Amino acid sequence: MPTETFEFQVEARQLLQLMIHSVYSNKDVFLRELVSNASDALDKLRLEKLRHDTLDADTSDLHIEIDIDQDARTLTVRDNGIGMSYDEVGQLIGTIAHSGTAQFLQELREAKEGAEEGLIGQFGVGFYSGFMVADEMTLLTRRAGEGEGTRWTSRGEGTYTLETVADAPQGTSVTLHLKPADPDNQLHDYTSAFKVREIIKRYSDFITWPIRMASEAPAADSDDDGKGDGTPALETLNSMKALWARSRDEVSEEEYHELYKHVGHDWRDPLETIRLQAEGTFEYQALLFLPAHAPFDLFTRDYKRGLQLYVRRVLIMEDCEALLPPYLRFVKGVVDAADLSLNVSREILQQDRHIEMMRRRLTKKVLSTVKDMMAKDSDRYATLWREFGTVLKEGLVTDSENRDALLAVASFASTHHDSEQTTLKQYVERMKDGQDAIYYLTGESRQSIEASPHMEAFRDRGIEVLLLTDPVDEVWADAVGEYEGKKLRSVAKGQIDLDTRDTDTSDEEQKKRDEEYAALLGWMTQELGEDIKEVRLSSRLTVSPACMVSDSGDLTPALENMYRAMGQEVPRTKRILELNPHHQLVQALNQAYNEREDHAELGETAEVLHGLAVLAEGGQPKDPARFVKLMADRLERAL
Ligand SMILES: Nc1ncnc2c1ncn2[C@@H]1O[C@H](COP(=O)(O)OP(=O)(O)OP(=O)(O)O)[C@@H](O)[C@H]1O
Repeated sequence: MPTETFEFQVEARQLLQLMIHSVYSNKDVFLRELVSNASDALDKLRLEKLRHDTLDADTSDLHIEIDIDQDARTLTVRDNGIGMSYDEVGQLIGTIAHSGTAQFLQELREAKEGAEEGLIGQFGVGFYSGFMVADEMTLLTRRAGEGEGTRWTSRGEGTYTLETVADAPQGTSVTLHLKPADPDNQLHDYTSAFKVREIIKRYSDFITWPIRMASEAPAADSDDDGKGDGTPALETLNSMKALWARSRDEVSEEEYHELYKHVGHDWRDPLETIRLQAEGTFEYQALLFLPAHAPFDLFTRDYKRGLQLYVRRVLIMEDCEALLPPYLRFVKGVVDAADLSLNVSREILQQDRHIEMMRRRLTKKVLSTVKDMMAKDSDRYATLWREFGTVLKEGLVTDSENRDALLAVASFASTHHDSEQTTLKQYVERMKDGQDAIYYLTGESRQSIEASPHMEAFRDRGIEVLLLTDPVDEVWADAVGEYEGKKLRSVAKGQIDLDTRDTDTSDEEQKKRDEEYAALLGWMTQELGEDIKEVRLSSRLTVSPACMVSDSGDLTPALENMYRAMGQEVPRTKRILELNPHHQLVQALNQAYNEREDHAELGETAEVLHGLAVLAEGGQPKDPARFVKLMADRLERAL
């Protein structure tokens, strides 16, 4: 096949431009990226060979090699791992597979001048980072088991070339033609063995495969004839020690962070490192990380969750989901078990008793770490909850065993404070005498919840309400039901009886009022019966004329929508319309109803009241055009 030239995909081109006009101040990290890819390729080959021992590949000496050539000004990172096929090179290297890239580029465009570097520093570009230091990159690769190889070259501008190569060695080698060194811009001389050694030690020491480089000293001659034979000796640059197997005081924080970046595919430091050593009949070591930022795809179906599973230092599974529950899917890390079979399958793991025990222990360990963080470092806890609170709350629904631990670390926005979150414990401590429930309201945003008519009586009486804005909130609040004997109650559901009120209405007066309104309410319930379950007087409104509430046992509209979105059939639930007897419009309607015989026009007013209640909670009247017409008619008459 002749050499073919291809254009980079638009996003890839934009990223390459960023690399060429390099925006990272620390350019050394390109080597970490290439070594990280090479190490993954070796892991993949070993796994594939474990599964299919017929695979025609040599796995006897898997390693990474770095070659530097000062005269040619090149640096090559070579591995004898899985390699790539012709098509894979086009797909993996010519395009950017990360679907987060578009989002990243968008953020970058919107960033203020000067803020770009910080942003870019948070985003990994893997292979492309080579263009920070090189004006040309060549990749030669052969997929294990295949006969022919592929050569890819590019100057990082608009295009790259691909060609088939007859005799490529197994694996991948990436050769960078280096730009001239420019130490003022942190562009070091990467043909210096000293520099390469330093970078590998710093960023890639824990890589479990040997990273070799030709040392300057000629090899001691193997045939011991005293004369060197010219082959340079290879020195191994990394210690290859698994960090999780080393004692804590031997490993620096920075080393842990580098491991996190490798396994977590993140360029930023983690928020927390968690170590666990389990001894006894089933021995294992775990090194887990809580990231500092939620990945953009955490809530998508494609999100790859799971920990790396090792058996005595050998990686046997990349994303082992069975080790943590889905609501801890953001946790990254490594688990190394002593007694598992090397070719254990996912299906078997799901049912394995030991894995089950590990999952329970790891889950508890993560939750207790969050609890500690909450007690000792509120800023870091706040970051964790901001990034992952929504996911953790899923656990309140799905993990009854750890529900109390999750409730203890959960925090919520509340009317108590404009910006600080509150825990349920703090809420309960502030409850008023006689208040027997924890009140909450769900909605799209804090602002829309606070403006909701349902909040009026609570605001008036100074009763705190939790302001919940995640879709999962309704579900967990419903599932959990109570906290320390206090019921969790939505202020938009059921009858609200604020016992603590210093009410100015005596029972006597209330009874009288109920009687006065009985006829109107009965008529309106019939009039709006198609859409409404009941019309009744409200004790939650002080300002608005009307609001919609759900009956205590019924689904709320948000939950109904959620079930529908999940493809479940749910019947439409009718809701209750509550009227504010202190509002002039309601009072006038009652009077008119009792005085007039002809109720046709009153029917329209009832409809308008219903529409207003729906609008007030951010909904849409059933027939918006008709609603507008009715409103316009009435306004016109009022002029
Ligand atoms: N040395 C290699 N051997 C085999 N495949 C490789 C090698 N280097 C890169 N690839 C393939 O190309 C893909 C893209 O690599 P790139 O470094 O751009 O991103 P990544 O490694 O997937 O992501 P990240 O940088 O977030 O880890 C890899 O996922 C891998 O499939």
